[in-house]
Amino acid sequence: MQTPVVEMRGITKKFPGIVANDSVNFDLQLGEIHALLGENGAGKTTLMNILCGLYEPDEGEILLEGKSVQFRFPGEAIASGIGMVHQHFMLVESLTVADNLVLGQSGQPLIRENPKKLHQRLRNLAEQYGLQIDPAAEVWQLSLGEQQRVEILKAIYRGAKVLILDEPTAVLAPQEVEGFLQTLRNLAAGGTSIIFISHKLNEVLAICDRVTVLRDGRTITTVLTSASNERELAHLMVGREVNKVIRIERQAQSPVPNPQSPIPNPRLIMRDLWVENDRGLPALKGINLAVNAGEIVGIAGVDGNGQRELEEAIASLRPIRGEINLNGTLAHIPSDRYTMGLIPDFSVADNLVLRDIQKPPFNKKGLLRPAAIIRHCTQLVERYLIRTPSPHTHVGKLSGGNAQKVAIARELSRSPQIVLAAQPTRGLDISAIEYVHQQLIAQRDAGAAVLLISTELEEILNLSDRIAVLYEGAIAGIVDANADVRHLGLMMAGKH
Ligand SMILES: Nc1ncnc2c1ncn2[C@@H]1O[C@H](COP(=O)(O)OP(=O)(O)OP(=O)(O)O)[C@@H](O)[C@H]1O
Repeated sequence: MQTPVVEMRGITKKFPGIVANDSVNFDLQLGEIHALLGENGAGKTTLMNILCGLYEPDEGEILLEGKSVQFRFPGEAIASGIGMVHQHFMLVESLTVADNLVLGQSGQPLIRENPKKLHQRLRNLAEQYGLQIDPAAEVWQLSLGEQQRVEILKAIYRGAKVLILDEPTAVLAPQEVEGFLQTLRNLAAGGTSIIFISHKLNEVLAICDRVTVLRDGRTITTVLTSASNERELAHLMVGREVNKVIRIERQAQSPVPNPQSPIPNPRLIMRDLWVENDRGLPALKGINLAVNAGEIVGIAGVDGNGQRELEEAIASLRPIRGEINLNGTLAHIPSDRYTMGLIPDFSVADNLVLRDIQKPPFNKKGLLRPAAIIRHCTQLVERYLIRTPSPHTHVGKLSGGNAQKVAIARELSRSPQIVLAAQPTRGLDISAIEYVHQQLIAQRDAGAAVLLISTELEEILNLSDRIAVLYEGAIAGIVDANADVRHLGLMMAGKH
């Protein structure tokens, strides 16, 4: 074997109350795509944050091409050719793509060369790797998938030889995934070495050469993907046999909760709903849809066809024309947990009572009752399997998946009559996905009207009683749960 491009030996990192990495070993070869696999909270992001200079390890050594290095801050790692694309992008939204790329380049003024020339140079670089990007676009105007391409281009532009991608396909629509994986193959063939953090075993098997599995902060093993399969990887990750690797079986169900009563009971009604996007253009064009008590309606579609605007309109976060009627309390599981769902600098306990802070038992005569808040937190942590060192830990310090569980626990524990679930399993591991799916079905069976907005077609198919396809801001069709996938795919592509 050649000298690895990166070798991490015996890395240990402790946080108050938790050992996030416990003597972890990991190595990456030149031009290799190496997956890092593990349940939510297994320590993948921590290990990569150490490699990219965000954290210093308590113990252990990092070697780049055989030479021991110590990164005290991210700039040192970037200068050594390590580029990380985080789960949450770190772009300046009000600046253009080009400005973001040159921003912070070794203290140089923002734009040194003629913008036209710079844009052309960036366009050429992007094309070389099959990344479609307009350098003149402002970042706030871009979809999440486009922003991710900017992040990757930024890393390449800065000379990254090692690219760390944290859950990269979580923000992509199914149709975008294959093109993205091809981009990664191109990068690897060109000599970039890639670390691919993912929960999606099929993607890991499709593009990675090797897989290192972490569990509870420890390295379990490293295997060749060519000699492994989904079942084995799931077993290694979870530490027990996982029979249904992906998703729960659809159960026999009726669209209305009471089969005796044929009368639907609409709880969420949209009539001639028009909503504009951030650019002031119509994003939803006259939506008419009702979700009944006791049913899950799935909104299928390629990302960027109005899903975000639909979610924000229902959650009263965006002005509308037309009508939205909510007959009951709304629970909102947001697509972007850190900006819409949680306050990262508040504790887990406080985030869990955010919506009920004025009410007993958490509040008595205007005074908060910490004991009741902590008791409530302890119950939900247990019920929703949230991994946190303590109720006082800031949500921003939890792993991505566990932070999502906090948002879900708060919303679903309030016995809502309407559930708006937008990308509810984004970034979650297989056990957590199964759990969230069971929770949504339980809400439906308890009589809630559930609107599930998801770019995961499989999730939509597994859970929905009816499926509405959103295409260019309009409903291209509504089909039942047994719809043919090909037919759905055609509608999603606007070909129906
Ligand atoms: N800055 C921090 N302060 C305190 N605890 C932290 C911090 N960063 C991570 N942790 C804890 O370390 C553990 C490992 O978290 P990490 O984010 O590395 O997991 P992960 O495998 O990336 O999970 P996910 O798949 O959910 O993203 C978790 O229990 C997390 O709460």
